[in-house]
Amino acid sequence: MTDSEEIFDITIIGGGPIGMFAAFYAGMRNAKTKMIESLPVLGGQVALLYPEKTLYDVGGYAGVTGKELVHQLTAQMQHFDQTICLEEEVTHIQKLDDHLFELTTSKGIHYSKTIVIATGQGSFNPRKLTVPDADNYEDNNLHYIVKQIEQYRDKTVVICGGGDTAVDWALTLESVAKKVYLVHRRDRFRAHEGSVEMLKSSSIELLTPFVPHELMGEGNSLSSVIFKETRGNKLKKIDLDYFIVNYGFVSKLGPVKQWGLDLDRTDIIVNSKMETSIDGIYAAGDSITFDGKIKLIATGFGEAPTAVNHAVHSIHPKEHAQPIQSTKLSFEE
Ligand SMILES: Cc1cc2nc3c(=O)[nH]c(=O)nc-3n(C[C@H](O)[C@H](O)[C@H](O)COP(=O)(O)OP(=O)(O)OC[C@H]3O[C@@H](n4cnc5c(N)ncnc54)[C@H](O)[C@@H]3O)c2cc1C
Repeated sequence: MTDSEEIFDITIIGGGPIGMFAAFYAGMRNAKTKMIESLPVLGGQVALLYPEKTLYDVGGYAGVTGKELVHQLTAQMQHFDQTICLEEEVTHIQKLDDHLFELTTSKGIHYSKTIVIATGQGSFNPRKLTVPDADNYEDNNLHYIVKQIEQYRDKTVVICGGGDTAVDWALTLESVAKKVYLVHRRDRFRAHEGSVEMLKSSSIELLTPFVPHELMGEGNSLSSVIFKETRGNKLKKIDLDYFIVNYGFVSKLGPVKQWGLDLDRTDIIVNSKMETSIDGIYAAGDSITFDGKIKLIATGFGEAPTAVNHAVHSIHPKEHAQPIQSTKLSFEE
């Protein structure tokens, strides 16, 4: 368990689009900012559920894919230095003092003067393989999320899944890996048509309709997978270096319900300043409700600065919640 004694001005829980914009905006207000996200990647629902979808209702974009939006939000955050803690789920929040919160996570303890909750629909977890012994290999060469492309260089990689994520990773890894297999339980892929067309002219070996049947390996090292025909008895064994499973994600609201906040069913109730029922805790995005709340990225992008500006004002009452507009602000390109 790693404890950080450092006290941050604002800790943002959740690294979805709204948490990311809040983190950038907190930098605009010179706040010492930390973000805690349960997944190893940022972007929330946009990155996980619809990276290839084109969004037409985000201000300033005539059309932007989910992936590009997350890329732009990441670049925008990088104008400032935040402390970003990935693969860490906030489980408990305790108010120690007027301006001091203790946040307990799956990895340790954090301290913050204020909190902005941007937990959306809850923390996401990959939908896992139900084949016996799958968890044996999870810390080694069975992956649910691709973090570093380079680790697959010159390796034999088997990817399981039929959606955009599985197809995209197969196409991306084709140029890096020695050999890529893509296995799906149906004959048709549910991915973007253009990507499915690209599969046909690639060197990726397709195996459909097959599902994982048995995992074989030693210790935590998976060496081969036996696949079985979905509605038949044919078996096919593939030797591999890495097995990537993309079966989508499940979200669980879990801990938010235990933080002592006033809720309307599962949504956190906030006022027009994005204040929750606990002084010093603010919230924005899909996790909140108020009279007239609309759950969209565009509306969340408005709620994030409202929450941050009021959080800053609560720590430094001499600083106005309303920021002073300046023509002098410039970022290095
Ligand atoms: C298929 C689909 C299509 C959509 N299309 C559009 C569209 O076209 N336009 C539009 O405006 N909106 C669209 N939406 C809605 C949009 O994605 C959401 O409004 C937006 O993602 C909300 O952002 P958020 O940051 O509040 O929450 P989320 O995106 O849900 O992110 C929350 C993050 O918090 C993390 N988290 C949760 N709990 C914890 C915890 N305890 N500790 C640490 N981390 C935690 C989660 O892992 C997650 O990464 C769509 C949604 C779906 C599912």
